[in-house]
Amino acid sequence: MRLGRQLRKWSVGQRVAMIVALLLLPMAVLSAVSMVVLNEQEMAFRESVEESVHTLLPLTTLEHYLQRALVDELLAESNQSAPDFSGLTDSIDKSFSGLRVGADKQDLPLAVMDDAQHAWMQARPAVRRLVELVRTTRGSLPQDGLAHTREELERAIHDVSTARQHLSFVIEARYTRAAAQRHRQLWWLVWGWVLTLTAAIALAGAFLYSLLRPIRQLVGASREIGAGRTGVRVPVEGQDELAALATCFNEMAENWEVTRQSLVTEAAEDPLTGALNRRAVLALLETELESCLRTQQPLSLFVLDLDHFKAINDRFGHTAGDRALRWVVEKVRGLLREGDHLGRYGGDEFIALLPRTGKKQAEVIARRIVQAVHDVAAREPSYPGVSAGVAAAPEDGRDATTLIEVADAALYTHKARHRAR
Ligand SMILES: Nc1nc2c(ncn2[C@@H]2O[C@H](COP(=O)(O)OP(=O)(O)OP(=O)(O)O)[C@@H](O)[C@H]2O)c(=O)[nH]1
Repeated sequence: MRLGRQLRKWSVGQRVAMIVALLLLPMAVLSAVSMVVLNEQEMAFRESVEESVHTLLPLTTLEHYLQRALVDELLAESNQSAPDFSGLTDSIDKSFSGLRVGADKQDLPLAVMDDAQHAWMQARPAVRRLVELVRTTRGSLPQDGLAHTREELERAIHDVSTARQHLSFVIEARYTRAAAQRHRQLWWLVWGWVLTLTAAIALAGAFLYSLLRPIRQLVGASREIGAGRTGVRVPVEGQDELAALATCFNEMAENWEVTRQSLVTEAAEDPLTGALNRRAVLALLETELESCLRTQQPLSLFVLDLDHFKAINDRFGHTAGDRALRWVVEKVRGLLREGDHLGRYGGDEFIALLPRTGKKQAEVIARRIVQAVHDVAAREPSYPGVSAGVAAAPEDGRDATTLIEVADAALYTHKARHRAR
């Protein structure tokens, strides 16, 4: 969470750039390192092969020629061209010194190396002598010296062969060691790739999450509002573009809720008096009726009608008539309780709904209202008196139409009685 908050301080552009960099940079660096390591390994391998060839070839060649000389019984008239013995012995000397000079001591099995060199040093004078012998006698070696030379030749072959075998061990050991090192390097490389990419992907994922989370919150809140739950807001975190978007979204949702509320109110309100309009009061009557019947609570209503309102309009004008209507609504509202409702049923007729109120109690309230309005109307000729007719559920009916008809009938009885006086 703390990481998420820290990341939200970065702009969206910076975070997108970070995601790209986190994925591309490690790959570029790792690729370069891998290329260098693999290239070095290839070069080391090539060097070790070359070293094997350069070190072992002269000894093998020398051994081969000595063997041939033995087979030819030191006859130099062989059709084969004479080998460059001195060149070969020089190469072998160089190989030994080359293996020692600059070599990592750990890298070389020194005892084996010493053995190889010792064998070579033993063979070397004999080889030289034999070479000289073959070159000077050109095959006319006296028979009595042949046996001795043959022995010497066999010993030299043995020594050279021993030196070659020892050197083979040295080179093989060296090669094995280098191969193990190459293997280790490759493992490090693989681990480097795995760890770096894991870290890069984890970090890039955190950056991505910091972008996706607010977007998902916005999508969720939009869906909620679309489904009518207009009170939903999104949390505003950080200072990035998405935080600005979340702020705008919340303001928009706030404005929309206010607008919706006023639309709902306007749709349910009578524009002149501010009481509920006919559609709203009838819908409310249905709802209250259903609720009261379900909970077995009484519901009363009374219809109010202004007395001689036409006369007021005719005498004082329509504007005064409107003012009288507003005044009556205000007066009646002031005398109703908190949970009661007042709606304009039409023209100068109103309906008051009194949930959880029995008929007797409703009649008392209706009488009180009629009396209060009359008291003022008696003093103010531009204000009308009112008449009321009460009905209650369930005794007068269990549906809205019946209840209104019963209340209307009571109203006209009341009016007739009033006029008769
Ligand atoms: N000023 C004004 N008058 C209205 C409005 N709506 C209806 N009226 C008038 O209300 C009067 C209703 O007249 P009637 O139905 O004859 O009723 P009344 O004159 O009160 O007679 P009773 O009900 O028998 O006492 C008519 O003159 C309508 O023009 C309104 O919004 N403003």
